[in-house]
Amino acid sequence: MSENGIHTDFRDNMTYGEYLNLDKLLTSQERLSGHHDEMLFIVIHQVSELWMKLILHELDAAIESIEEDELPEAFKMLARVSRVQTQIIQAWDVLSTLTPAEYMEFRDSLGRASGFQSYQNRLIEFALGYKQAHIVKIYEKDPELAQKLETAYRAPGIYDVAIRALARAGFPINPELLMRDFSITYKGDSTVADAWLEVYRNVDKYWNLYQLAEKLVDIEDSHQQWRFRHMKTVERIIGFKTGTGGSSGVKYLKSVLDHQFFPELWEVRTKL
Ligand code: HEM
Ligand SMILES: N[C@@H](CC(=O)c1ccccc1NC=O)C(=O)O
Repeated sequence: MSENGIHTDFRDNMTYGEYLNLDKLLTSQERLSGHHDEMLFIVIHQVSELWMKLILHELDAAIESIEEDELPEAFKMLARVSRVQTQIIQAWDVLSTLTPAEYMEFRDSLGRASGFQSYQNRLIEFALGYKQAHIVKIYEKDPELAQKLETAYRAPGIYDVAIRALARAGFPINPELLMRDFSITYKGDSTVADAWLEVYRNVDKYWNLYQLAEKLVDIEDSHQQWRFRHMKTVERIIGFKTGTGGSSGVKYLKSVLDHQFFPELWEVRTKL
């Protein structure tokens, strides 16, 4: 039996729909309000979650490859992450065709559900090193999910493994960073700043580390663009109303934009 329940003996007769599980996928758009525009709202979220699934798959594998000093493999995966990010950034253009009046027709039927509860978004932010203790608590009613989040919360993020790669390449990195408590969001360190400066000043000597740094900058840049477009799209649709998830809404979404994931990679630009 394969993962999706299709008996391998019958694989020869397998159809397109069976392989892609389309019966499940295409019967999962239930408009609670019955309103025409709720279809757009559901589809945009489902498409975004599917792309997030691929982002996580690639990021997790890239983290492993960096740990094993297999940087070219990691570059391939990180380049793919960037392309997917372009897709989910573009998706905001589709959602901005939803007017405030149209959204208000079905907003009540969403209850207290909110993108705040998107665990894949949390896993991505954990992989990018942004760890907030209160996040894991959101999922405590679902032990399996809570466990998955807890594991990702304690694991090194992509920047932590990049810093370890710098140390293996011979840079004098503060040893406390290498085996630190990874559940704490990285705050920046002068030994890391010095190491990246050296890499950027000697590109030919440290070509792979330089490439890695630029791939990480691409990913942070796109992640911030995604967050910014979300915030602006939300502003044009609900203004400054409070969120269904209980936050202040746009004010909250603006505040999270301040976080920098890979601080020294931005700092180094001023020093060059
Ligand atoms: C009409 C469209 C949308 C509106 C009005 C909206 C509104 C909001 C608001 C107000 C929040 C803050 C939490 C809260 O109090 O609810 C939020 C969070 C969030 N939304 Fe949306 N959103 C929309 C579409 C989307 C889409 C398409 C996605 C894609 C998956 C998404 C993903 C998220 C995520 C991941 C968060 C958590 C952000 C964080 O905590 O950093 N949202 N949204
Ligand atoms: N937080 C949104 C509701 C919302 O957007 C939402 C609701 C259910 C499932 C996903 C959602 N998307 C992103 O937050 C609001 O306050 O209108």
